[in-house]
Amino acid sequence: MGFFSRTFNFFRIKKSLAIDLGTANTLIYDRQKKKIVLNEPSVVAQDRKTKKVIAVGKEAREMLGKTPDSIIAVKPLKDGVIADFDVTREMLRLFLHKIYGRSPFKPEVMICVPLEVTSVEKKALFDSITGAKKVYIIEEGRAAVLGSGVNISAPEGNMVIDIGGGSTDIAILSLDEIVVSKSLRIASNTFDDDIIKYVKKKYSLLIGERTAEKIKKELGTAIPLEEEEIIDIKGRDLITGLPKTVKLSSNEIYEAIRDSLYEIINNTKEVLEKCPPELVVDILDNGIVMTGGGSLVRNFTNLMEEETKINVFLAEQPLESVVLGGGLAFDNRNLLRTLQMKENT
Ligand SMILES: Nc1ncnc2c1ncn2[C@@H]1O[C@H](COP(=O)(O)OP(=O)(O)OP(=O)(O)O)[C@@H](O)[C@H]1O
Repeated sequence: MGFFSRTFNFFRIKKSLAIDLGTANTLIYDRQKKKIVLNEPSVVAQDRKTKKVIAVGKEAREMLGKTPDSIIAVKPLKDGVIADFDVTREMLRLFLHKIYGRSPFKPEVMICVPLEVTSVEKKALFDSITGAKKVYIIEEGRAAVLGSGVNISAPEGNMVIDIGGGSTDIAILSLDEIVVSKSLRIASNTFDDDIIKYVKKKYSLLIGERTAEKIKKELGTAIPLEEEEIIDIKGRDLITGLPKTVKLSSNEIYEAIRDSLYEIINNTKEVLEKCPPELVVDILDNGIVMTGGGSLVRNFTNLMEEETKINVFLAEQPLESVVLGGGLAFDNRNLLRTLQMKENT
């Protein structure tokens, strides 16, 4: 049975859903209810032997790195793309069941995907959505601009940098179309990996993914701070094998993530260099919108502004702009025509 078929087979009444199937979080926007009805981590806990799903979302995330041998907690999406189709389908089925129970509706679905998802991945994705009435696929970059309140149908250039968990999408749009774009596999999860490596090298301390993420959110900064912040971090000493606590400062975390921050900045400059001159003028006027969880690293918008010499704005809801944009895309008839991938009658 196809990827989404079991998920959507029982839907019959009209419903429009935008789904942001993110590496870190899955969000579902219900157009009729005009709100986000689900926002949960993209994590699944399975029985190691039978592969039976035990928990999804928040509950499964709590189990990451803490499961007994018989249970594994997995992230079915990696680097912004689906790494395990079966588990992703099951996760989505359970999420939808959680919100709608066994409601007999057959939705039209807008799926938000990273800019550079391969045509094979796209095909596999929409081929398998057999239970949905219509399927649209929208690039996250385009959805993010829409969701940040920008009118992408106007004949003027707009630029967005969407830094998610597994992928960063940089795009310049005009007249509903993407004019220049780039997708990187360097994003906010890369900052976590950088922190794990830094702490291991400098302090011989082993920390887990969740601790690294917490450090990033609390101490992460894209510009060194004059008044340093310091927190205690617990992990396992690689030499003695015993638990150990060390003090980490915000400027050490800056040092740890600096190279990845600059990768994103340098790629942004490359996209700007490829942009037609007329649109660059618009971007100078309109500024750049940064969105996605990674854009929340302290001072990142300031550093981007300093490096590109263009005004940079943080989207109002950086963690939600993609799915909100996916929902808004249903209202744009011209855009819809270009996004439709499949219709089931
Ligand atoms: N305050 C914060 N500071 C830094 N990073 C943050 C903050 N809040 C969330 N993040 C990070 O943002 C990422 C999640 O962002 P987002 O939900 O936009 O990604 P996603 O859509 O799931 O991923 P992708 O678009 O790559 O599939 C996580 O790596 C998370 O750690």
